[in-house]
Amino acid sequence: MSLRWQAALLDPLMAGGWAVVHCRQQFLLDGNGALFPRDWLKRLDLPLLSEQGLGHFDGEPVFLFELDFPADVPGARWQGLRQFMQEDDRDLFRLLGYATQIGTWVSQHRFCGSCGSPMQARAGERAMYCPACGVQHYPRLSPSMIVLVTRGDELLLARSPRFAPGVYSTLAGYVEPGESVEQCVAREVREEVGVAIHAPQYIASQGWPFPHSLMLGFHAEYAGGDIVLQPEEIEDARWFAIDNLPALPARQSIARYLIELYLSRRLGHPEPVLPG
Ligand SMILES: NC(=O)C1=CN([C@@H]2O[C@H](COP(=O)(O)OP(=O)(O)OC[C@H]3O[C@@H](n4cnc5c(N)ncnc54)[C@H](O)[C@@H]3O)[C@@H](O)[C@H]2O)C=CC1
Ligand SMILES: [Mg+2]
Ligand SMILES: [Zn+2]
Repeated sequence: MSLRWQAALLDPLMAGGWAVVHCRQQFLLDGNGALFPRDWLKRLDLPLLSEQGLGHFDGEPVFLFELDFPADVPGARWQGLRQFMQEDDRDLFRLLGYATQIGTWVSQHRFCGSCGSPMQARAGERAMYCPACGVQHYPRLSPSMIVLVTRGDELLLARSPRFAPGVYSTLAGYVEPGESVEQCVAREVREEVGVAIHAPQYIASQGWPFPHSLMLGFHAEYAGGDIVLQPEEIEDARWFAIDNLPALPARQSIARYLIELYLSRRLGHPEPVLPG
């Protein structure tokens, strides 16, 4: 993993440094990029909900300004996190992915869910704390499985109504309380497309900030059953021949990686690299 971006706890009382400005999965951007001189931002009258120290980018301290609403700043515009993902700078995307998760978590934990008192950021760790009743919350992470199901030279790919036209992907879903990831894989495949699989094999993982998933990637061999779609989530699912694949998900996704890894092993090509 590259060292340009490193998360760290920084004290907001320190002066100087850089800052990113976030609101609802969007970041402020100008001709110099998404990092702004922090002291300059402080002189603007921004609707600040919280300021958080994030870590270091190219060795420089970086802070987060989490806003209540996407305010207008002259000479700057707002850009969504997905757009940053599609651009070339992986380290900047990792910084912004972290920032969006911390900012969303902080803004959604301003009040204690147990007693309703205002929460405080805790010194020395990334946690929100209720001084009245002692409840403590850490950044939200949702374990999710993602699986490529195959049958020899055929790949089972599906599309959700949310996807871009023509794009098909691997199956994914959130882990439920009390189940193992392997049980989740079998359940989601059964629920979404109605087929049974053999024991899934773990491949790799990816942090996915849309909005706070930890993707655990698997491969599974088909074991039986015909495709039956889960109508609320799956618009279409099919077996695609290895040499006749549809449009695939973004290069930066583990979905794409799982597909390309299978193709490379099947066809004897060099293996792809999982984007960090
Ligand atoms: N990096 C990648 O390659 C990919 C990542 N993903 C991510 O995987 C995750 C799960 O995929 P989906 O098919 O959307 O999940 P899913 O199949 O479990 O269904 C989504 C539904 O689950 C419910 N839900 C939302 N948040 C939840 C949570 N934290 N725990 C339990 N249930 C929840 C909602 O009703 C939502 O409509 C999403 O974050 C998605 O962005 C999905 C495909 C590719
Ligand atoms: Mg799903
Ligand atoms: Zn409380």
